[in-house]
Amino acid sequence: SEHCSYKDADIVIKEWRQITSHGNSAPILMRAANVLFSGIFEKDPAARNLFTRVHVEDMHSGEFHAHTLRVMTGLSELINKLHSPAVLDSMLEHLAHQHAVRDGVKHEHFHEFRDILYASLGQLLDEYNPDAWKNCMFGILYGIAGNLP
Ligand code: HEM
Repeated sequence: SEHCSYKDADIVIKEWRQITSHGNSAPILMRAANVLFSGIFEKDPAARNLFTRVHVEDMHSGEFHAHTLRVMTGLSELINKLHSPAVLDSMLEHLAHQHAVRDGVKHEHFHEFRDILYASLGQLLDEYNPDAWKNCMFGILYGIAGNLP
């Protein structure tokens, strides 16, 4: 994205690595994802219904954790490709399709996700440069959700 400069991308990749370079990052990512999804469900209770297949009724179940780990490792892979726009675009296209085929997933859900993510990153990361994250997450979120209803 033209918003996310090379320097912004460097900052985001480096700050995100504080979590993922941790030997045991999965529990941190799953806890962060539960905060994100709980926040969405609080704002928008009907959104819960999108996740019945992955056992949202027990957000500490193996099924729901497996789901949130797919989301967070997906996010992680995207962040790590911020320096490779062509690769990033093709990954985003694939994710956009995976979300478009799921009836009920709306553009607005990604605004909720974005707001809660920005509010959580300060606690999640040791160093957090909000401007760099905003510049780079715009392209990622828009790339997945830009064509959703
Ligand atoms: C940056 C943000 C997000 C990323 C990287 C992401 C990534 C993913 C990935 C990798 C999957 C698994 C795809 C598959 O195996 O078919 C998935 C599934 C899904 N995502 Fe997202 N997602 C994001 C945000 C959201 C948001 C905000 C919503 C709506 C509230 C959402 C709704 C869903 C649904 C309904 C599924 C299918 C669940 C199931 O397996 O039944 N995602 N997402």
